Amino acid sequence: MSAIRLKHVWKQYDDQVVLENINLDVKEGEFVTIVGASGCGKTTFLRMLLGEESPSRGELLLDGEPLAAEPGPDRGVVFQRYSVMPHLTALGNVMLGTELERSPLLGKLFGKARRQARAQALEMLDAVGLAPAANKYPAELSGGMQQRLAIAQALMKKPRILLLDEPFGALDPGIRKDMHALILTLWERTGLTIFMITHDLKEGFYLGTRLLVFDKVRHDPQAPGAYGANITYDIPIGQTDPRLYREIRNNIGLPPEPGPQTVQAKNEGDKP
Ligand SMILES: Nc1ncnc2c1ncn2[C@@H]1O[C@H](COP(=O)(O)OP(=O)(O)OP(=O)(O)O)[C@@H](O)[C@H]1O
Repeated sequence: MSAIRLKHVWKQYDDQVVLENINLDVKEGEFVTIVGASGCGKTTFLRMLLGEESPSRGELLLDGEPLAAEPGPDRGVVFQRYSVMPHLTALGNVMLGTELERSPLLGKLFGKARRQARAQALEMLDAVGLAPAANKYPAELSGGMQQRLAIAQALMKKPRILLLDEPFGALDPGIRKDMHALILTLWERTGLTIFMITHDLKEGFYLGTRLLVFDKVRHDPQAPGAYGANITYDIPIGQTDPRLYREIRNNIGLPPEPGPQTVQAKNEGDKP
């Protein structure tokens, strides 16, 4: 069964149609990358998956059931610019979600519960390569480190679905390569289903197993809000069509296969 299914989903704000008639099936463990012109509704799509927005029409199903109309622990999210709590250390920021969940009023844990949450948070910081910076405050972290922190925080609740909205868009190319290696490693280790918006087509092909192109094909100059964007291309890259995948990767100068081999190659400073 598909983990996520969208059936004839429309999203509209007043008389502005943003997305129209989106139909999509995504299986557990896919890495879906999303590209499209600015303002065509990519973030709106992600926010519907997160549960921050509801479809105006149509159905959005998770394991065959309507998706809860509010963000839940099964979905984690990372935005381009992450706003961390400036008065908390990296460790404190990663622990915060657990503390708020288990102690909603005080936002603090004590004794064994606190020790457990701390150990889990340290493990997560280690997984994203931030263990040495556990006691640093956000102002002391670079942009890449802040995004690592954001990923650690999103993964703390052990979500099944990770939503990434241009998570590496503000980072320098060298740092982006490290982040690509990190996200591929985490994805391969956890089996997460990932949706990631990017403005970088190459990044979309490189990281994803499937690339969605959002585009608005119908325009009415008299009524700019009359039509919304749809998924105009749904390109299987990776497992579903290995031959096409290799061909596409070759065309943009990437090694033939993704996965641990590629991660290793990138760590060695080879091509992206
Ligand atoms: N809460 C809202 N109320 C009204 N209009 C909204 C709301 N959220 C988004 N929109 C509109 O929906 C359209 C799509 O916005 P969205 O942010 O989803 O696009 P995007 O493809 O992610 O753009 P970008 O690539 O520039 O981030 C825009 O015209 C935006 O103004």
